[in-house]
Amino acid sequence: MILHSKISFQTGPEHWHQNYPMAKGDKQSPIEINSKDVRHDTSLSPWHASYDPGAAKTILNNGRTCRVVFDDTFDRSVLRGGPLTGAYRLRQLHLHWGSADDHGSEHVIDGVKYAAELHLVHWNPKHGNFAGALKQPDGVAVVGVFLKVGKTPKPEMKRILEEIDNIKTKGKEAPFQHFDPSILFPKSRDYWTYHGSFTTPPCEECITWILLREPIEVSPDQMARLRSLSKNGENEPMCPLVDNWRPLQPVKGRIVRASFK
Ligand SMILES: NS(=O)(=O)/N=C1/NCCS1
Ligand SMILES: [Zn+2]
Repeated sequence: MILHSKISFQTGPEHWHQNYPMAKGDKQSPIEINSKDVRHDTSLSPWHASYDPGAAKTILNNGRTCRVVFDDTFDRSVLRGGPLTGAYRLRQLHLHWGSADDHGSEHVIDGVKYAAELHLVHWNPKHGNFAGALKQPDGVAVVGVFLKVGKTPKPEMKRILEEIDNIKTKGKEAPFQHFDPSILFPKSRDYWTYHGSFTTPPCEECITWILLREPIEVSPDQMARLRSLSKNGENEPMCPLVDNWRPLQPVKGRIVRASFK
């Protein structure tokens, strides 16, 4: 009798906690934001990003997302204000997106899923380095920007999506310089903020999330480009890099504050 061993690759989000216990913590991300439970906090100040376009270095397909990496060896591109104390250094930005326009974002707003979600990841230099910051509750700040498909796409998204053709497969990296990501921000500075985690393993609970209320627009063609990335390397079968979002996590009594009424 031939035993057909069933190899189950337990890599889905529901299995992460087996190797990364933090994934079952009380402050996990993403979450759904329900406006009825949000508290308008008049003491929240505006947030400010002062980014040096020269800090942009490369763009990479790591098989899970498309990531732009910045020089964070000194306070060159920083985020201040809002719920934060001190200046947090911009380290990288990346995206999460769906296989269709009706889903793809990680956070959900009053039941609305956006086509994609842009994350700008910053860390607190008072903790020495990024690895040290991951161990601290005030170690990391991520600005989340929602992307919706529309007819008046932001020309600035073009720059990132034009590079996609050079990083089609996992492991591909290309120079990506002279880029100021603050051009991707919407007009309004309104945001929600709450304390949560990385949405990828080990899911450290070190993030102050700053989610912008106003989405930016991308074109259907731009979304199609994102979906044309492959999870696999160049000598492997093409496997569309889509649906790289983590399912919603329990709020567990956390308060989400809003900078607006
Ligand atoms: N999506 S996320 O920004 O919460 N996760 C990350 N993992 C490694 C750096 S950013
Ligand atoms: Zn992310």
